[in-house]
Amino acid sequence: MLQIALPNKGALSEGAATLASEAGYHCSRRGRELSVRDTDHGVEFVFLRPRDIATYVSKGIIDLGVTGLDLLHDSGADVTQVMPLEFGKARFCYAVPKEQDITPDDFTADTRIATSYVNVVQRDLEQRGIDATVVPLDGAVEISIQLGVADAIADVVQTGRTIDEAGLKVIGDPIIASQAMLVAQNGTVADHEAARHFQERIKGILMARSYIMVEYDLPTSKLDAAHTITPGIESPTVSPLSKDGWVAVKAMAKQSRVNEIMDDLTDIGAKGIIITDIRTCRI
Ligand SMILES: Nc1ncnc2c1ncn2[C@@H]1O[C@H](COP(=O)(O)OP(=O)(O)OP(=O)(O)O)[C@@H](O)[C@H]1O
Ligand SMILES: O=P(O)(O)OC[C@H]1O[C@H](OP(=O)(O)OP(=O)(O)O)[C@H](O)[C@@H]1O
Ligand SMILES: [Mg+2]
Repeated sequence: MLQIALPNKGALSEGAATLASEAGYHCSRRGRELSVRDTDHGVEFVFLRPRDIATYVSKGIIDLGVTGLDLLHDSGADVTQVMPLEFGKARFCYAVPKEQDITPDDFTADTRIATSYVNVVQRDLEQRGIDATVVPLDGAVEISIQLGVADAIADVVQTGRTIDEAGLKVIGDPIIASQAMLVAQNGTVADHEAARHFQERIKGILMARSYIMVEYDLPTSKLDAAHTITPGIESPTVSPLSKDGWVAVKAMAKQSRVNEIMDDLTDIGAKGIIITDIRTCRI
């Protein structure tokens, strides 16, 4: 049976479970079960700390898993990054008290940097050629400067509210632009049919989330412009309408362009423009 690890709690757990269940898998926990079997698909979902998932996968104990890119880098585990999952997006950054006007390259051997991602920070400092001291902490890293154990921190920033409230500001470029990642033991996806199906279904859900379906009525004379505005995947579907000189057009389009497309279609005289979400798709 294929074993897939999902985060048992924290920032990535809900997004991972939603993705798997939208892909048709049974992975919902009624309570605090450590694993859930989906016998129809020959899959067992195992709920683990996201920080540990890459390690289990790299050792071949678990076949596939969902973790954060920053956690993966920190673990140093040797796994295949199957695909980014487009949720759990956050930046892993250095931060210092707001009044300090420095960059990470100004850190010195005397700078103490608190973090829960010791390996990522140590590697970054090595690359910068800085011999600063890393202070390992389990969480609540932002308060460590105020408590006197650190001069700077390196931590996950999403909205930026936590560092702002702690009187800190981000300095330098993000060390990692992180998001949830599907990881596999090297070779697993190619060798295992159930793993391939899981990957394809997840890809379908992600694709569907990034596309919409556009339908509208249009004077036939405007079809060339319609092709440019909504080219679809191969080409738009064009069907006759019972009203002479008019056609119905249907095409998939990028979700991110939805409002621009509506404006452009209105400008060329389209009527009855309808946008619908796509549940899943394969292109
Ligand atoms: N607002 C956020 N806060 C923390 N992590 C986030 C956030 N948004 C996305 N992430 C991502 O989620 C992962 C961290 O997950 P999680 O919160 O479970 O870890 P943790 O902070 O170590 O655990 P916990 O808070 O339960 O002790 C990282 O990959 C991180 O980039
Ligand atoms: O930029 P923001 O939207 O404010 O989010 C980032 C904060 O959220 C997380 O903390 P969490 O609640 O997981 O606590 P922890 O630090 O103890 O892990 C993370 O470690 C940051 O502190
Ligand atoms: Mg946390």
